[in-house]
Amino acid sequence: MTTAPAALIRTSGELHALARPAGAQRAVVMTMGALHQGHATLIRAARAAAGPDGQVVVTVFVNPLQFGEAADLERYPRTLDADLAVAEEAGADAVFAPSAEEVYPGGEPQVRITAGPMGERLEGSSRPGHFDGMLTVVAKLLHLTRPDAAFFGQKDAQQLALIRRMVRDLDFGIGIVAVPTVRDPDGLALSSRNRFLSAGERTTALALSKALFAARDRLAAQQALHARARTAPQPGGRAAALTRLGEARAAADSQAVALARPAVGPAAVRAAARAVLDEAAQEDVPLVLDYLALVDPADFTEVPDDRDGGEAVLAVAARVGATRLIDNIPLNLGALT
Ligand SMILES: Nc1ncnc2c1ncn2[C@@H]1O[C@H](COP(=O)(O)OP(=O)(O)OP(=O)(O)O)[C@@H](O)[C@H]1O
Ligand SMILES: CC(C)(CO)[C@@H](O)C(=O)[O-]
Ligand code: BAL
Repeated sequence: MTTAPAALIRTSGELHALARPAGAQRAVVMTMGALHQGHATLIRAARAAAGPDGQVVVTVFVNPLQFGEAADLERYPRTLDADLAVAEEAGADAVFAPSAEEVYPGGEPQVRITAGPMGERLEGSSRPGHFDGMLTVVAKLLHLTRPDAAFFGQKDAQQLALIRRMVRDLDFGIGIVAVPTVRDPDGLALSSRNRFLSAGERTTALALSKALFAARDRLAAQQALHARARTAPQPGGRAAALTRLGEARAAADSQAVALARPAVGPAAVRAAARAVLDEAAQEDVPLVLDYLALVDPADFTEVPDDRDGGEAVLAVAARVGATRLIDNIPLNLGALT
């Protein structure tokens, strides 16, 4: 595919001067660089939405405000030349890659966006202050790039949910578009941090996606069983009476019933994922679990065990060697009653 060269923009002045053809939609994809095919998929989605007459701007900025450990910030990969090529190939018109001084001219900003309670859960609990720093730079980059729509990956599900909340709560008037997680053929979610994994660490890291898929498959199997039970012919007469009698006896010892019953619904989903992660924790190159949580995508609170419907996100974070990885899968808990 032949593509026009993308303009490299380093300052907010140059960005404001970027001509926007009358009536053209501008779509933005924000990144921290080290672009891979996950980012390219976001850029292609932005290109498709903006149309051939629209404008696609990719931002590349490693935002110091959202890093806790200095070592994580220092070793974050910086590959601007390669990033330009990936962005251009995927259909970007311009790449805005400012310096930290350009984004924060007076040093770290005093006034910041606060993520609130949703920002303190899961990733927020493991990386205190991360989401305040992330939302602050996203707000700044939205003001600087002035898009009609901005595209974010489902891989960072909690980030995406918080950006949606910020845009809604603070009336940014910008469309937020989610793009499904792009994976390697063996299931590993693409991530800039994957490049730090040795071959052995990468094998162990596969447990993240395997755990999510195991949970999804367990849920699907339960849903299929429930669907079959609903369509099976109802027993009549004497058989029904015997069934009712049997049920009454079983209910009399509710504790025994509860203990004997295999986990269903949310508990089974968590258990299926946990079994895979527990096994990976025993490997020679072990996985060290940070969290596994089945949450409500609206606020990232834990889904109660008796929930039998609605949308959920199963999210996992773990360290393999010195690299911390996250992954998640959206699930629909419906059809379990
Ligand atoms: N595998 C992926 N599939 C879809 N979107 C992705 C994927 N990886 C990253 N993104 C999205 O790209 C945007 C920029 O992410 P970012 O630059 O942090 O990349 P990253 O690969 O997530 O890096 P890391 O997790 O190592 O910081 C975010 O909206 C993110 O959700
Ligand atoms: C949204 C973002 C570009 C803000 O720095 C970053 O958190 C990311 O790359 O996901
Ligand atoms: N991909 C989310 C950005 C971060 O890890 O800081």
